[in-house]
Amino acid sequence: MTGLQPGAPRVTRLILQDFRSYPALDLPVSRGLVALVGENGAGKTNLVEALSLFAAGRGLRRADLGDMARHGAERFAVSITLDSSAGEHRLGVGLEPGEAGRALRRCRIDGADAPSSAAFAEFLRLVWLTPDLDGLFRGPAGDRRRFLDRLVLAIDSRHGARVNALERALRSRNRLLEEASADGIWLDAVERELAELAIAVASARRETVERLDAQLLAGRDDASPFPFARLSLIGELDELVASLPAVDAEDRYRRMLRDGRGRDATAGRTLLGPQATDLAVRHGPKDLPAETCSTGEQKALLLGLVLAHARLVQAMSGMAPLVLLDEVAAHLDPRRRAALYDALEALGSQVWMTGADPALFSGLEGRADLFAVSPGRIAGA
Ligand SMILES: Nc1ncnc2c1ncn2[C@@H]1O[C@H](COP(=O)(O)OP(=O)(O)OP(=O)(O)O)[C@@H](O)[C@H]1O
Repeated sequence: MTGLQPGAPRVTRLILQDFRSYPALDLPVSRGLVALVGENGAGKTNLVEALSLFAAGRGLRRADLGDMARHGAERFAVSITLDSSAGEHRLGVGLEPGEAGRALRRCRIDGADAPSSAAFAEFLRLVWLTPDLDGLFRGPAGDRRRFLDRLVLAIDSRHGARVNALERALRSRNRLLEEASADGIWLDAVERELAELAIAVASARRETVERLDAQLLAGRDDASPFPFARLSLIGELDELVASLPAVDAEDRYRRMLRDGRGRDATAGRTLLGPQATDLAVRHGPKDLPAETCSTGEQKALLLGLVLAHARLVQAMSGMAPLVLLDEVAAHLDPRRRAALYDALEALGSQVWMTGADPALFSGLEGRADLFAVSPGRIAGA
C-alpha cells in the first residue's frame, strides 16, 4: 500500500527514550501504512500512545505523563521526524524533572521550546480509535462527551483549553453555591464567565457535529461494510445554541443559571449546561439508535465515523491526519478487514495499526511497513 497523498504529514522516524516499556528505540518508517504486530503486552499500544502525545490534550490512554516514564526513570522523551508539504520537521515531547520535585512537560519544535502540545497542530493532526471506545454507544454520556470533544479538538486545537476553563468555572460556581453566605456579586461574575465559556464550547461542538453529520451523509454508501452514522446533540443548552444567536444564548443561559441557584445548590452541582450534553448516534441505513445495534454493527459504525472524521479534519485543516487504530483489525471479519484496508488506502493518511495476530496483516506484505514488536524492541518483519 502506498496510499499516502503527496504532501500528507508522515512520520519517518520515531525515537523513544525511557518511554513506557522502551528504554531506547529508534524506528525508521517509510510507508503510509504501518502495522505493529506482537503478543499481548509486547508494547504495541505504547508506540501509538507515544504518537498520540503530538495531539492537543491528553494522549490516547488519557494517562498522566508521570506514568509514561519507564518504571524507575524520572524523565522520558518521544521525538518524531515528520515529513510533509511543509518540509521536514523534528517534534518532541518529554517529561523533565522541574523545581521542587515537580515534573515538567516539555514540547519542542525543531529544537526550540513550544508552549504546549496544541502548537503541534500546525504540523500534524491525529485521530484514533482504541478498544476503550467499543462500548461508547451503550456507555455513560460523559464518555461520549469526551469522545466528541476529542473530535472537535482534532479540528480546533483551542478547544481543549476552552473545555478546561469551563470545568474550572463550573467548579468555582459549585463551590460558591456550597457556601451559604456566598456573595451574589461573586456568583454573578463566575456565572458571566461560565456562560461565555459554555456557549463557546457548545457552539464548537455543534459546528463539528453538523459538519461531520454532513460529511457522513455525503459519503453514504449503503453497500459499504462501514454504515454511515447520523449525529445530533441532546441537551437544553444545545437547543438554545441551535435556536439563538450566540450573544442571546449567553444571556439566556446566564439567567437560567441565576434562577437555578437554589436547585443547583441542593443538587451540589450545576445541572444545566454543556456538561449535561449527550451525543446521539444513529445507524444511518437502519435508522435505529446505535446502542440498539449488534456489537459488530456498533464497531463498524464507529469505524465509519472515525474515517469520516479523518476526512473532515483533512478538509478543514488541509492536512491528512495521522490515524492510529489500536486493535481494530482483529474485530473485523475478512471482508470488512479487506474493505478497511481499501478505505485507508483511499484516505491518503499515514495509518498506524496494531494487532496480536500476524495473519491480520497477511494481505499487506509489500504494501505496509510491518514491524514485529517484542518487549522493549522492534524488528522489521
Ligand atoms: N511506565 C512503564 N514502564 C515500564 N513498562 C511499562 C510502563 N507502562 C506500561 N509498561 C508495560 O508495557 C506493557 C504493555 O504494553 P502495551 O499496552 O503497549 O501492550 P500491547 O502490545 O498493546 O498489548 P495488548 O495486545 O495486550 O494490548 C506491559 O508489559 C506494561 O507492564
